[in-house]
Amino acid sequence: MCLSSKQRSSFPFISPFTLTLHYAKHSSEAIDKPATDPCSRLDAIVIDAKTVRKQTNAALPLTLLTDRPTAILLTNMGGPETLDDVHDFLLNLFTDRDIMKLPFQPSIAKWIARRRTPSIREQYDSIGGGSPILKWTRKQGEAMEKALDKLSPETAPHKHYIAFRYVKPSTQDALDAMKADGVQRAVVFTQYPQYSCSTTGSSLNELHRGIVANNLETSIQWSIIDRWNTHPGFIDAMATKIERKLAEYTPEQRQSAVILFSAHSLPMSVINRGDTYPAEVAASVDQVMKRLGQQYPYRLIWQSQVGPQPWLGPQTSDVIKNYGKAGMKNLVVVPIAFTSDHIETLFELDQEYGKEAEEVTHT
Ligand SMILES: C=CC1=C(C)c2cc3[nH]c(cc4nc(cc5[nH]c(cc1n2)c(C)c5CCC(=O)O)C(CCC(=O)O)=C4C)c(C)c3C=C
Ligand SMILES: [Fe+2]
Repeated sequence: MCLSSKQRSSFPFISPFTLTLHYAKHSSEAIDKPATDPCSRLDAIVIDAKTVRKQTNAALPLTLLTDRPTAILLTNMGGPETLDDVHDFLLNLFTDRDIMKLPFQPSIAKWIARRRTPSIREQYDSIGGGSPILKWTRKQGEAMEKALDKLSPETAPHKHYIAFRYVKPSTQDALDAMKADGVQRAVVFTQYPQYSCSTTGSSLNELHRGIVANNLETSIQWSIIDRWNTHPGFIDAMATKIERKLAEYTPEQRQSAVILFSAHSLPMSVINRGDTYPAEVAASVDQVMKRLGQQYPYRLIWQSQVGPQPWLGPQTSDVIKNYGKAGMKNLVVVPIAFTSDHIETLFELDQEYGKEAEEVTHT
């Protein structure tokens, strides 16, 4: 079974704790291979914390009323913590057939990872010697535990676990920790606000394999937050950050400000399969602009292309340069598809495009 968006909205209060997951594969071939299931994804019910609390009172079996934690399983791609982790991170990424399909993938992935490692090591070196994504995810997880314990004492204690796709802690590490804690209910919470088969899809496929391999289909009751691109909390957080930045401008600067929402791009081959990510990012942008009162001109632009294939544009780098050449200097660049800092913000946006912007405004 796979819920369409219409069905989803008619079942907003399905109890996360009475949910049965159907392990349809989370396919990255959604549109061009409809087969029996046009959506062909692991079932996902979007829930929020209030729903968890409301449903818990009504539906929680007595056996669950123990001090065993409610698991909040945070999924993301992860990043290399040290420079020595860069090669294996890249190898795991290029080997993953949910993010890209290559001929003779195991061999080609090894070759690309080896060739790419030196330049990417330099980039991680320049942002402090590794990705801070684990540090931020831990902080976010701890803050979530506190907030949920207060918001929903019935399901406390809440404990976060981290499942990264390409580095440790892996999905298996998270499942081992959950088993050791005797977890009976888990909320899987993707750290990508917008859904893509290449990101959240890949993490959920890995989780599905882990659940089956560890025989956890029924001993843990699972629910999934697989996207939250228009959640009011997310939209408000983004809008508030933009407002704070604009408050640093003079009234004249604000008059000519342009907001550039920059999201990680996708290869056109993924877009042409019908991936929902571009539309979900656009929906986030639309909501943020509404929340800002539609006061500023804005563009949705795309960063972080890799390799020679065509990717969705316009590219962030080109747009910044073109605005700079046209004398527009009050550009507010907003990373709209990330929830913490890492190489794509600290190196690509801050250093690479920052330098390009300096150069173009001084020529
Ligand atoms: C919304 C987030 C992301 C999407 C969509 C995404 C798609 C995607 N990425 C690659 C290839 C690479 N991504 C790399 C790093 C990287 N990507 C994201 C997020 C998304 N990727 C993040 C947060 C990071 C940084 C991780 C960190 O530092 O913590 C890299 C490694 C860096 C490099 O070599 O340039 C690659 C490669 C593809 C092919 C793709 C869609 C198909
Ligand atoms: Fe990426």
